[in-house]
Amino acid sequence: MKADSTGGNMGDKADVEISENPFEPYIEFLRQQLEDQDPIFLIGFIVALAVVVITCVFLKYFLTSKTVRSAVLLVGLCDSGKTLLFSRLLASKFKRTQTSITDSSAPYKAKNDRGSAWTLIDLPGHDSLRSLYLEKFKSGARAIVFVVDSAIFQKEVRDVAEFLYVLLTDNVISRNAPALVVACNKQDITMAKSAKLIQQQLEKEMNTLRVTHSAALSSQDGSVGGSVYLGKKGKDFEFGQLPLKVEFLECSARGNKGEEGDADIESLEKSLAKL
Ligand SMILES: Nc1nc2c(ncn2[C@@H]2O[C@H](COP(=O)(O)OP(=O)(O)OP(=O)(O)O)[C@@H](O)[C@H]2O)c(=O)[nH]1
Repeated sequence: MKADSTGGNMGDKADVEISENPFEPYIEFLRQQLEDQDPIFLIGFIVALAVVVITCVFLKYFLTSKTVRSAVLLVGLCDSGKTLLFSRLLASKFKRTQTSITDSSAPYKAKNDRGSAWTLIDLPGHDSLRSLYLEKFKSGARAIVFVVDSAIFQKEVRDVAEFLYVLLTDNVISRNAPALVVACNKQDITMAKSAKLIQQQLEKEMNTLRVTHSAALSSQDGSVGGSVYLGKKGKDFEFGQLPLKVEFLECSARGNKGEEGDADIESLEKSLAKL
């Protein structure tokens, strides 16, 4: 009886030891194989080890390396002046433009000491093409230059706000947080609204849009869908609440001296130099 109980206790102990070191049988097997010096096993072992090490190195590299976004997108409603700004930024020259039906891109060297180089992309403003091109380029955007026709802003305020709302509530844009430059263009025209007024009116309009959009989405399926909530809940919308850097500036792609003269785009160039 006594011997049985002792044997039973020893068995329990051994079980505990095995469960404490679950790799013991494998280590023992490995040691045995190494002692036997089976060449096929050795080669297999070295190859497996190399695969594990290389996989770890690659995973670390891909998980830690940051994607460099280098596109500067020119977006905005039709006729706001994107194509003329594109050509002025690249070649300083005035160019007669037509409605764009596709994107144009070119390397752009920022005017800074670092000599930063971005890819400037002019996107078509027509509402039937807008989302298609935005979808194509948004993930690579380092900055978005949102061009506004300041001369007819009062008439277009609703459409401008609607387009900006779509941009700023986009999941990808909100996650990547590219810089947003609102270029209040056509300042050479007397009726042009100032950047400050445009900012204030857009904030007001987007506040209203936020209410209508949220109401429309919640009545559909009880949630606010895949898009991001604009600004801070319970507060009137202000651009300062956004997770991305926003700058409003005034410019004129045409310039005060008409087609022969220079553009007035220094503020935009300075802003692009800071990216
Ligand atoms: N007065 C004035 N006219 C401008 C200015 N910038 C652009 N324009 C004119 O506005 C018109 C539209 O300019 P675009 O550059 O073609 O406009 P866009 O935004 O590329 O238009 P889409 O291709 O339709 O999206 C052209 O006649 C330009 O010459 C500006 O600063 N002042």
